[in-house]
Amino acid sequence: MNSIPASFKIDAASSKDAAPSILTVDDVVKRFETPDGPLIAVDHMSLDVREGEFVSVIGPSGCGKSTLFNLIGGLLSPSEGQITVAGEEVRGPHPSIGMVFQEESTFPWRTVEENVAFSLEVQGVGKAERLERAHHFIAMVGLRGFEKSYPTELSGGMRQRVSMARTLAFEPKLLLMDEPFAALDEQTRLLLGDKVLQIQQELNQTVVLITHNITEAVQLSDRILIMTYRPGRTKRFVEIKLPRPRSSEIVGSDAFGHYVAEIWNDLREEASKGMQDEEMTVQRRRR
Ligand SMILES: Nc1ncnc2c1ncn2[C@@H]1O[C@H](COP(=O)(O)OP(=O)(O)OP(=O)(O)O)[C@@H](O)[C@H]1O
Repeated sequence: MNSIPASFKIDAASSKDAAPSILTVDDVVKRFETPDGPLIAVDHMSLDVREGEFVSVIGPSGCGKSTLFNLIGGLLSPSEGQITVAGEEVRGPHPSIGMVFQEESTFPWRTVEENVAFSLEVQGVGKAERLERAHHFIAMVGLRGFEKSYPTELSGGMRQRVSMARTLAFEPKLLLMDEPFAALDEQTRLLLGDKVLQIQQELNQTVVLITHNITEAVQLSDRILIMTYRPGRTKRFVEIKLPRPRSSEIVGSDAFGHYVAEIWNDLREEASKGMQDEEMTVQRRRR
């Protein structure tokens, strides 16, 4: 493995310690009623994210990551506890929160610029201004030249960048992403990670990323919240003290490898519980 390139100098993680808090998840519980009785998907979780911070939430399949994403985004209400964004309690979809989903969410009948301008159109921004802003964010995600293309003419990675530009265009205080690159191959994912890093730095964007990809989490984050397997609780936080600005070059460094190993150690334990649980469920169904 290579050591961290000398050009990476700034340790940005510590400079964010003094920034004000944008997102507070305070002792949140989410229970679902199921035919087998109540199921606790999120169990007394708390999280405080500061302005400009990049926090990833990682955990095994079924641990409650998407539930937490939907709670923060206001698509679900907590059974207990409270979530505030920019000082306001989240009681439904909130203009301060921009969401990017795992599934592709571009409108196939609209061109790239019409897709990106959509949220601005909804906000009543005039045509000239919304096109100007759309072009700015299209360039930011690296899609200049594709303004008039339709989503079907683009690759999956390009379409996810269109979704990201559309979300960024209304300048959310918090960008919430649920496995946005899950369907892409590893190389594309790493290179798109570079794009996300650049954008985050340029906008000082606060980001919460839901993922089960350790490499992606370490590459991008200031802090990683590791969740336990069902019920979803905070297992621990890992601060990623890799210097910024970062790029995917850092993936080959020793320091990066140490973080990946450390997080895998924690996750392996939780993922094993998940596998055992699934096996028992299959056996029960067979009987
Ligand atoms: N609407 C719902 N009703 C009942 N149970 C639900 C509901 N949504 C999620 N669950 C359950 O809550 C638990 C957590 O699910 P969730 O989708 O949040 O996990 P996840 O970590 O995002 O999983 P994955 O990584 O596989 O997407 C699971 O046991 C799931 O079956």
